[in-house]
Amino acid sequence: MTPTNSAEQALDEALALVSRAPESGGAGGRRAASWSRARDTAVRAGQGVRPRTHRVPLADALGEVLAAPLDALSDLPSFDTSAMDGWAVAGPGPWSVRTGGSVLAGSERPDPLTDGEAVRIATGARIPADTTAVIRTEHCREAGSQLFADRPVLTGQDIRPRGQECRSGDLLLPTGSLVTPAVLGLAAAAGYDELTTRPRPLVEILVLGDELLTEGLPHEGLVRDALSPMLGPWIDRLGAEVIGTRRLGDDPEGAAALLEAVTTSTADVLVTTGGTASGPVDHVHPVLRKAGAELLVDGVAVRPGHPMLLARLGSATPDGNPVRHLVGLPGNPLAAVSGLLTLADPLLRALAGRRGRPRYTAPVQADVPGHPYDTRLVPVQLSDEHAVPLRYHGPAMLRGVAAADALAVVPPKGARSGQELEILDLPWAAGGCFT
Ligand SMILES: Nc1nc2c(c(=O)[nH]1)N[C@H]1C(S)=C(S)[C@@H](COP(=O)(O)OP(=O)(O)OC[C@H]3O[C@@H](n4cnc5c(N)ncnc54)[C@H](O)[C@@H]3O)O[C@H]1N2
Ligand code: MOO
Repeated sequence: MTPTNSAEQALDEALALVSRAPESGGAGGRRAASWSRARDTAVRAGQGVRPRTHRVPLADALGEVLAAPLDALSDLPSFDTSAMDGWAVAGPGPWSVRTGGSVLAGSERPDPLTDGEAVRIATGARIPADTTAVIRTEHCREAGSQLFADRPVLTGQDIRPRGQECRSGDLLLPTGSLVTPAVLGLAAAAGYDELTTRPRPLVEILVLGDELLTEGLPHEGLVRDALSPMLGPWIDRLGAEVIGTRRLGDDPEGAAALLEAVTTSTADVLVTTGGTASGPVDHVHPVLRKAGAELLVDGVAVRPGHPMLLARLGSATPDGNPVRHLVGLPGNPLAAVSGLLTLADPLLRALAGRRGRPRYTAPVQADVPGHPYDTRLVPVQLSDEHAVPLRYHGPAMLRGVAAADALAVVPPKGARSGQELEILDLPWAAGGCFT
């Protein structure tokens, strides 16, 4: 088959089941939520969980969200500071040069200047009392024991006064701010050794399927497990902490292990892959029913990925069990990616206390066929001007998304060339990589 033909066949597959009317629902005839409603539901589910907080060393807070305001612990700068290498001077020039060394950054409190005196000073050094200005080295000259300025000297020039950036107790950043590398720097500058933050949500990944190989070439109806290597690092980039990845068979033991995980896992979120449809060994639904889980989303009107689901496990009241969730990703690899972006990303962001991603659009470079009723998520590369749709976007394919920067959200019935489409950045393409 030529590449074009195979890409076309993948498109047919992506648009499969088009004869199904929207009201008949998602996989197995269940009622599918619209794509945007599914995402909103995931956000609300995360926001409904009582937040936890912890106190961690600065380095461990990166990518978490502040659970307490970042108040200045001291004035910044905490002393009047020279902004330049040069001379601290008192009064009008010329000045007589103080002998016996320079005032350096970190050195002891220098003696006050007397009127008409100058002392050599380094950037970041403490300003001697009674200094009226700092003159940059390149703006003055020394002649004998005298210092002459080459240009007018303004009172206070090149002195950073104590408290210029903040006073002790000032609010530097409010609760809810994301701890970025810049925030770590600010917190350190302001005297913090630890921060109070919301911990990353804990995620356990359960990969379902008897047909999955962990090494070597696919053979005899078996395929390589493409999801275990992908999901852990991906979910990590979404700001969560993966506490484990397990493979479970499609047999009764696998179903029992899934039920045990659903009822006892210490993770905030269980992410399963496969077994979401209505095949003979698709046991995610039966297990959730048995565990008394509440299905918040059961099928989404999105291609690929429509059998994805979101369930609430346990309840915060009255028995005090923490609320946990399960995101069921379909087994087809690109369908699983669709589920990650549609349900797992918004849920995990909300659980971590993070704001939703800023939404933006880009014009698409070519016509993109649509599904009659459902949203499509299509891998795209972003150029300066366009979102360029990529081939190999069939539900079972990762070739397109592996070359992509983002997924474009294609509305039902498709998009015309030049039409603005919402863009979902892949986590490594634009920002967020440090989380
Ligand atoms: N009667 C119906 N059949 C199917 C429907 C439907 O609505 N009615 N939906 C189709 C769609 S769309 C998808 S997507 C899949 C979802 O299936 P499951 O979530 O139950 O997943 P599996 O059946 O276990 O696997 C599907 C497919 O993906 C491969 N797979 C599974 N896990 C992995 C992995 N870790 N790495 C690589 N590939 C994996 C698996 O071998 C299958 O080929 O259902 C359709 N059927
Ligand atoms: O086709 Mo299925 O939409 O989820 O891969």
